[in-house]
Amino acid sequence: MLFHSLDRPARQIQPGVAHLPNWLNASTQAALVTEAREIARSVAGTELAMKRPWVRGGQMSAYILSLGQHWHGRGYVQSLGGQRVPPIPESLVTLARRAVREAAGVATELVPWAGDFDPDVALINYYPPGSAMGMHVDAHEESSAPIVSFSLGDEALFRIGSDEAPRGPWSDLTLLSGDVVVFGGPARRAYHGVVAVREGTGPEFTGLSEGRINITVRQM
Ligand SMILES: O=C(O)CCC(=O)C(=O)O
Ligand SMILES: [Fe+2]
Repeated sequence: MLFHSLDRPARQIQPGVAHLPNWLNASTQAALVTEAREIARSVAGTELAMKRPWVRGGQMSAYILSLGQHWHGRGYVQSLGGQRVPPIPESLVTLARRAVREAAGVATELVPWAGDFDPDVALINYYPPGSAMGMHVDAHEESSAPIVSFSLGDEALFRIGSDEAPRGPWSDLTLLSGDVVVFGGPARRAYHGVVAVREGTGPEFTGLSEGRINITVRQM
């Protein structure tokens, strides 16, 4: 909440990375939280239930729910246990396309996708208090289209670098509820992660009582 009152202009963080602060209005944020909760409930108790995946022998601290295709830590599958993965809501696709267009206005490397973003997958991450996400590359998509990332709830310290240097140098930015990050072009395979989530910093209007939700929209 601390930063809401400060001026945070939309800007290019590094080539191919755009930060659009406060891009989702309060009612859209609340609607996304409700939608995420409803989809999570619809697959609860099945193989597609929101869970903490295992990656290279370690269990992630964030929970993941897949839409469109299911991400299982080593790649994607269309269905699991004979059950179809829930589709991406059309409203989310529309939001993501708009975000890419606006991101291209501040990071010109994204211009090739400004009118040409056709997502197949959305991953909903839930970060309980105290969780994080280690540095990684989003590498299981064949397409070079950008990733669109929506933040809801508690503030996060997001870190992004280059595709060559898993140990930095980094750009660090605080992501608040309603912020969008789009990364693509020269940054599409950049290492990135969530260093920390700041407990109790999310606005009440999202309806999320604790933690953080991040939704990444992806083209395969
Ligand atoms: O939570 C975030 O801001 C980033 C999430 C992420 O990197 C991912 O889902 O691959
Ligand atoms: Fe990622």
